[in-house]
Amino acid sequence: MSEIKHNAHTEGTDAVFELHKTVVLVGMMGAGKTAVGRALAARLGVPFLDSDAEIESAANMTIPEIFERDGEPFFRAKESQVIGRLLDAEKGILSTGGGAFLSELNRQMITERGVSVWLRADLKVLWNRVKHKDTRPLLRTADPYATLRALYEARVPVYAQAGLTVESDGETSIENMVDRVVNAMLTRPDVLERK
Ligand SMILES: Nc1ncnc2c1ncn2[C@@H]1O[C@H](COP(=O)(O)OP(=O)(O)OP(=O)(O)O)[C@@H](O)[C@H]1O
Ligand SMILES: O=C(O)C1=C[C@@H](O)[C@@H](O)[C@H](O)C1
Ligand SMILES: [Mg+2]
Repeated sequence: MSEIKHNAHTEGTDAVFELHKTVVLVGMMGAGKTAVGRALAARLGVPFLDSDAEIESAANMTIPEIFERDGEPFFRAKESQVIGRLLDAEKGILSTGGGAFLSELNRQMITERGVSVWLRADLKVLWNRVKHKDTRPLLRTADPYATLRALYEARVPVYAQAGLTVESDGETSIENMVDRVVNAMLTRPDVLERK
């Protein structure tokens, strides 16, 4: 009987990939964790999970509503619970919220049970992607660009601790980002292998 592997066909090849651990996308708001994560999971034929979306559906509230009603510390506690639970689920792609990797507990869980991939983008690229949307409560300030810059400066050294880094510039499409992440994953046979 032939074994059915996760599909995972790349353009122009019949390559089939085998994912060995959950890949956890980390990085700033607007880095593309959700957009690239969803496309990456589709490419590899593995489950896609998004901690922000899980928190929203469990609470039946949006993230701005949770921040407003229960505060950021409550959100962060939920975020850690959800990340712990999703790391126990079937191997797949887990996109996190922009602040998730800042928690030492979360970093420890992610590093022990999966592999972190930082989607690194310049501040200007990030700003261009987030400035039109009002869905990020931390940016509801008098000067959202200055707030994003302050978060960026504080967070970059922490994201840099991720296991792998993939550059997300302003010119690269989501599908090309998926190519880059797959190539980065293939440098780690404990993460992804071509079969
Ligand atoms: N490489 C890319 N090319 C074009 N658009 C992109 C790219 N990456 C992200 N985007 C767009 O930028 C916006 C923000 O991306 P996304 O929501 O995936 O970011 P995120 O990292 O999940 O942010 P958050 O931490 O707030 O959840 C979306 O509209 C998305 O489609
Ligand atoms: O960067 C952050 O701290 C956040 C990013 C979003 O993904 C959400 O998790 C929330 O808006 C907080
Ligand atoms: Mg997201």
